[in-house]
Amino acid sequence: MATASVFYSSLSSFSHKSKPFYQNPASKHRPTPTFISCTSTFDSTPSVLKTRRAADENIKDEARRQREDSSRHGEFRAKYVPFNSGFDSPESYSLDEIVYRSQSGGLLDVQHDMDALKRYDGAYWRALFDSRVGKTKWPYGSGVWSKKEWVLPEIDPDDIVSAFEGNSNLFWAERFGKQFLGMNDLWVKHCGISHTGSFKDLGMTVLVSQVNRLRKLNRPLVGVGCASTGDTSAALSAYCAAAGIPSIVFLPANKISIAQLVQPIANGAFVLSIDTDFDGCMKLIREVTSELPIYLANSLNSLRLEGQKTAAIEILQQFDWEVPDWVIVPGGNLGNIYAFYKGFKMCQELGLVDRIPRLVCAQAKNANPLYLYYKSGWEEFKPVKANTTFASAIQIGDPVSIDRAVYALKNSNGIVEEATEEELMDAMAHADSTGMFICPHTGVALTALIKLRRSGVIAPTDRTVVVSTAHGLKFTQSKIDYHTKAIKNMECRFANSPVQVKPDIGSVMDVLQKHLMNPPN
Ligand SMILES: Cc1ncc(COP(=O)(O)O)c(C=O)c1O
Ligand SMILES: N[C@@H](CCOP(=O)(O)O)C(=O)O
Repeated sequence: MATASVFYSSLSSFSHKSKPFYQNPASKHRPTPTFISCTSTFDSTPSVLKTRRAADENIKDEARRQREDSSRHGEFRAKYVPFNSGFDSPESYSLDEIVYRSQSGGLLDVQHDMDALKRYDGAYWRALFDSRVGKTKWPYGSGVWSKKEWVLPEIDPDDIVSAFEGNSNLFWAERFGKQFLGMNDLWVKHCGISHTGSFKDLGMTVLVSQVNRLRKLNRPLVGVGCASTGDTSAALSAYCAAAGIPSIVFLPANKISIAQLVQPIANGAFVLSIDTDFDGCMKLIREVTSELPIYLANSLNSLRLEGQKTAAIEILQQFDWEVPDWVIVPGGNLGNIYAFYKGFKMCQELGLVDRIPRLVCAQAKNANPLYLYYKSGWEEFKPVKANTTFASAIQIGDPVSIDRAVYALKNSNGIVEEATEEELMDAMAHADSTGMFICPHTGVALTALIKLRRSGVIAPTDRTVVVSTAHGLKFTQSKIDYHTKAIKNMECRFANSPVQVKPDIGSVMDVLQKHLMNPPN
């Protein structure tokens, strides 16, 4: 049975390179509330139950009362700097400023004071993060905020808007790996099994928390806005609704699934359905947010990526801090591939692991500007007009994070792959037939895996993680079309159409006998 003293003594044995706060002689408070809370979760003895919070106190009140827990992290800092600059960059901005671009018009990045973080060694960070998993302690019950010191170190836990997102399942794709790819160490990180059904929750909790803080600081923000292919708007509207902040979403008319469209509507967002594509909506929201006091929630805003990067840290954590060989991520606006790189890189720089995985970014052939750029030997980037794809959330021709993606791929010995409509739908159907229920974007990532396995780039024993970015239930129409063979010019080889049968036992028995004599593989 886990106890506070076990957690405490194991943590206190890790080395802090300076200013060890667990053994700080100035501190009157020894074991931190985090570990007291762990104990009450596992230990049912009456003496331990007494440490539970009072019945009239909620988890935010409790976190407030236990202030020493957060004040001990006062040494950590983060700020905006131009992308690919260090913490000491001459151009920098407080996270409390409303700024999305550098003076030169380039991207920004949230840069952490790595020297301060490095005062604690890798073993310390691993143990701290591990100690927070699966608890309800505010705000660490979230997979994002369990890494708060690396995300938004300075935000008051009181200002955080969280649905305890993250901590998503890492699914061992045993049958898919063995049967179709001869692999035994294939995993799917289900980032779409989440509050609003996509990985966007990871970034949105950070962005909306910061907006919540800015509003309390009386910054004149009337709302938060985004352009979206569906998932960003779903996450934005849900987190804003939870915090009572107005949200405004720009959607390309008739280009997103019904399940995605209904999410911002239900959550009370102001929804504009615009007769253009995502790139058109993105252009409009950028103009609007430069004119009106509406905060921009797309991943052009680097705050989002601070939350998204925690999925990479979680993967390492779920493998007990062993580094996988490959991580495959579907790419559209291209913030997420950089977020994964950043998460892995921070773990390496801070000594939690000794290397990073090779990254693969997978695009739909119908919306493949990164793939074309990669194939040109990174010669010249040309935006494309994105064509319709079943992977509708990545129907993006002019990705805002192109420079971030290229940086991530170059620094991880990365690869870019593409998937045709038939390939991605077949891969999705194949995966579903082994017990998954994935979205078409995950089908794009699986196609990349299939291609790289076939060409021998990925070996059968390589530990590989495919990132599943949205819940399959958001994309049921594409699955129905596939399984009813209703897609023009597509064979739908793995379709599993329902059989129409008369309501009498004879007909039912005939159909069953025929089926049982020719079972599917
Ligand atoms: C389901 C899904 N998968 C993948 C992506 C691609 O992520 P990114 O835009 O960060 O490349 C998106 C959004 O763009 C998405 O909604
Ligand atoms: N797929 C996205 C597109 C916008 O991406 P973002 O990460 O820049 O917000 C969506 O769901 O809208």
